[in-house]
Amino acid sequence: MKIRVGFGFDVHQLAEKHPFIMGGVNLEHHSGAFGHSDADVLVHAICDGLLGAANLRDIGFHFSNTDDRWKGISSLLILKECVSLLKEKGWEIGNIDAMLCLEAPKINPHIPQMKLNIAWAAGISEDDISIKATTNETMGFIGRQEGVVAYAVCLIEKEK
Ligand SMILES: Nc1ccn([C@@H]2O[C@H](COP(=O)(O)O)[C@@H](O)[C@H]2O)c(=O)n1
Ligand SMILES: C[C@@]1(CO)OP(=O)(O)OP(=O)(O)OC[C@H]1O
Repeated sequence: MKIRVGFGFDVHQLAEKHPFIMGGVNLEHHSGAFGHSDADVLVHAICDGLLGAANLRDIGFHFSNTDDRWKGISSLLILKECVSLLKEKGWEIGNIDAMLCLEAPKINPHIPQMKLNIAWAAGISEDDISIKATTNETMGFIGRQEGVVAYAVCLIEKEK
């Protein structure tokens, strides 16, 4: 069995009057993330972790933020496409471990639904997806709630 590991990172700005989509869940909050897509920072970090593990460049290489086809798109659909790219090369996902960094809202109550959404898009079991969260202890742009950050480590495998 050949295994590879990949690392993903993403950051999005937060502002009032934007939905806050994270792991496909619409979080209730006074502000939300924005970008070219639905700005789902968790799913973007996972996409980059998976693409990196397979040496398939990054999310912006495949889904340019100047391409109108991806404007406002659900990032879960981008994840589905990334998994198809991996499958074309014979890769299967082993597991995903992700970390969110944001002051608020509390993520813990939403983790089961996020795992379900990501499991659906990636075609894997929820058991193979871990999502964790931490605040930035009020410091910096995360502490001021100007932005939100996600990291993901992804393991992929295929028969030699
Ligand atoms: N947005 C967040 C941040 C944190 N959590 C959970 O709270 C725990 C304590 O956070 P600290 O930053 O004070 O270490 C953390 O371990 C998470 O379980 C959360 O749900 N949502
Ligand atoms: C997801 C894409 C889709 O156009 O746009 P954004 O929502 O701006 O997100 P980013 O994390 O900057 O990744 C780039 C793009 O692939």
